[in-house]
Amino acid sequence: MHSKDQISHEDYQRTADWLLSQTQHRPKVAIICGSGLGMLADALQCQDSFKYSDIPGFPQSTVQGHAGRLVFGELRGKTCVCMQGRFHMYEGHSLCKVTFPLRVFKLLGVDTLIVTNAAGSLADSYNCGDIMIIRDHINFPGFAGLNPLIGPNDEKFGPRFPPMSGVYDKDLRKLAFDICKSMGVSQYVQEGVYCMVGGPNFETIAEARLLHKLGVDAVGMSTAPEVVVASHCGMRVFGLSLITNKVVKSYQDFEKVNHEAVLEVSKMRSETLQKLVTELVSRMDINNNTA
Ligand SMILES: O=P(O)(O)O[C@H]1O[C@H](CO)[C@@H](O)[C@H]1O
Ligand code: HPA
Repeated sequence: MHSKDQISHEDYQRTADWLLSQTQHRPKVAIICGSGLGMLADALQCQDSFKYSDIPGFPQSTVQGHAGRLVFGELRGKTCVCMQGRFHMYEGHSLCKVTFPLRVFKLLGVDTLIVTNAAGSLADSYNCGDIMIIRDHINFPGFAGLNPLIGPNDEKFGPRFPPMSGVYDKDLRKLAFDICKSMGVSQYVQEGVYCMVGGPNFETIAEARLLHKLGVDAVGMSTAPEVVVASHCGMRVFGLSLITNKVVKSYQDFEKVNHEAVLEVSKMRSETLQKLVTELVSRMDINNNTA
């Protein structure tokens, strides 16, 4: 890692202080909207929103379907901050930049992260439009030394060697399942393992087969770095993947995935996801995690 990529505690603090001076909201929950899922922010009441380009120190979103706005507001009386647009490694951002907002959120007082993404399915039983509650992840770029925690450790955020077992909170996963049941949508709700790959190209058939053999249920190009950094600084994490396509695993299958199709499917499930996230925030205990 080059020194220009290092972000100091003061840099995170400067951005947090700027945001605290611009809004009265004091969020406990952060929501990251995946590709095409920016409408999750629309449910927030009493909104204050900021373009990423106006926030000191914030990176810029360059991907279609990621608006590039930070929205503060209330969901059933609970204060949230919502990223309408995330940053990806394939955009050319360093992983410190990709995960910059998470440490800023920590300094704002956030203790729970809800992360969402669009993903392709490897699991044979999954269908397009399914919602996968993330049980665990595989950080593939991390195996190759691409990890946002690489570099000097800032003990003020967390330990040098953080554990990652059980990173996706069990109670929140159970709560989400119960909510899905009461919403009558459990027939298309799954629980599984998400794998991050670097992108930006979608998988070859051989890569898809490899991921399938490794026990991956859904694959995407985000989420793992954000979750690693959130967990490192003591946040509770809940994650959802919307299955926007089935990854091609057969040489007889001539279908080709594209980003526009991913955004289309995201639109199709927007109402259900918005309801699920709203219910989850409204029913979660936000004071039980003070780490
Ligand atoms: O992970 P999110 O941001 O939801 O987006 C997913 O969708 C895009 C590909 O269509 C990639 O960016 C992939 O990571
Ligand atoms: O099939 C996929 N592969 C990787 N990332 C993705 N994001 C949405 N679908 C996919």
